Amino acid sequence: MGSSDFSWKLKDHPKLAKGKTVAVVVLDGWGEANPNQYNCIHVADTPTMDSLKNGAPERWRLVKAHGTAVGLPSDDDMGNSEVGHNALGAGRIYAQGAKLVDTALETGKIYEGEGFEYIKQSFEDGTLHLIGLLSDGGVHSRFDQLQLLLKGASEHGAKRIRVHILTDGRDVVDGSSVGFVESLENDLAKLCEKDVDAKIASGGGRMYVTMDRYENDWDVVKRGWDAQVLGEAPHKFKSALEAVKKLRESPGANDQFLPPFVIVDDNGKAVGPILDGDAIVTFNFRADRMVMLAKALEYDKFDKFDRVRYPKIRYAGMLQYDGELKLPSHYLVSPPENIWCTTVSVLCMQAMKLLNLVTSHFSGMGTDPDVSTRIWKNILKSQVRVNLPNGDMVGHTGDVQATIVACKAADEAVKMIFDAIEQVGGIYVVTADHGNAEDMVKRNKKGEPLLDKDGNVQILTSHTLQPVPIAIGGPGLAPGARFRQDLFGAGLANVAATVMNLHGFEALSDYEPTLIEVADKQ
Ligand SMILES: O=C(O)[C@H](O)COP(=O)(O)O
Ligand SMILES: [Mn+2]
Ligand SMILES: [Mn+2]
Repeated sequence: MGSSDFSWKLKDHPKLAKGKTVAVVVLDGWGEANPNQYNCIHVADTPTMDSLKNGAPERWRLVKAHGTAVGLPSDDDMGNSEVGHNALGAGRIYAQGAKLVDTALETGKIYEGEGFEYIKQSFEDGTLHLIGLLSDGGVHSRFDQLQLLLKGASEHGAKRIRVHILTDGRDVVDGSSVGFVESLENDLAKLCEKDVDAKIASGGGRMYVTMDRYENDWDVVKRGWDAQVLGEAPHKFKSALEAVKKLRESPGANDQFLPPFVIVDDNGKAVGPILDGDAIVTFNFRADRMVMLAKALEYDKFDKFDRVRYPKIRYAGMLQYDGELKLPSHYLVSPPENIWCTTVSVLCMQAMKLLNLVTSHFSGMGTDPDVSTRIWKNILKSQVRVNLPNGDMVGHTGDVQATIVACKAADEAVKMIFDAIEQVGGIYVVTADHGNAEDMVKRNKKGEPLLDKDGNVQILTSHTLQPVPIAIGGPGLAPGARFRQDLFGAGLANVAATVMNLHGFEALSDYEPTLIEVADKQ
């Protein structure tokens, strides 16, 4: 790729016709798992998706949506929207943020790069602030990476460190914040023994403090700013452990939505506001929920909320969160290789009209419009890609009943799209980006539900390790088109070549192999 003989013109597929409308439908958080009461997809009334599974076995299969199949460090890593859509759109498996950071920490390269050199200039006279998600979910951040960064930064000269924590409960079980804070406080105490002044300075739940996305609600970022930068919050505690334990006692409280708090000294003074001359690292590797804070920290001109005080700081992201905006301009870990020739860009070059209703991850972190009901009106375009978020968004609340309702709604939406495809003689590809709603309970190694200390099952708000279904069909699909039998380990990255074939093109040669073949005789 990239050589001068590269051509954007795709070869015609020998057997599949061009010019059909192809709808790529991504059911968010829709995995395949054993049927039981915690499988909301199984419990919900989902006739459309059921008919695909039961109706045409040669046009329905499972694909991997987690772990190394989507560029994550190990097969113990659950899938997520970023990595799932990235594989779906890129057609190849790229090392994702979690892996890039692991490698940079293992090799020590993280301390040799421009980003670290930049923040290091503040170590002599200023404080190093680390802001991010306290979690081992591996979706936005990982606790072991924070631990290594704390150790490494102190060994490389940081003398005063303040950590601003965001509690999770979305990618990990609710209540796990307490254990993470305990471990972090132990680590910081060990650093203090080595004459590094290291403390937790502020905190709050990720969905209420800092980690908003898509500029949905700037108040979320402002609450974080007030606590982290100004050292002001409605709740003040002497220790973060006390903060998290106390705040969790309020009725309905959970890790995702803990209110903002600051840690104060014996005189009631915040222990770690962000001041002129300080350095900041946002240690999340995933971009979407860090971009807004990055803007607030980096932009001189900023009108989204009143920052009150805008300190002169040196700021680096763990990665660069927005390649187009070059935001932030300093970062600790080099970005992934340029993801080019994604399905979006390549199909556009074949002069096709595409309507994107999915995420920016699909096109290698470019920008796509939001999901909306424009699907129906636009189905006459050559390709429609839509992400149906229901199962995932509601699955993250941990509310089993509500998730069942959400799965039913997603199934109805699929039916609507199928009806439209039927009218235009098109083709559909239905798949999912990762699991979630199909298993809402935490399990032991034997697969049995785990109970908490009160004997209740531990609800799982996170994604899963489960494979996801993929189905093809529609009146425009060539009669002999079916899934190949030889690709047992196939994953989401194989979908891209499949989609190109369904548009009547051969996929690019470096794409993961297509899932389909066309039988001559039926
Ligand atoms: O950011 C979130 O909402 C979760 O941590 C991950 O969910 P997503 O990968 O589906 O966005
Ligand atoms: Mn998703
Ligand atoms: Mn999700």
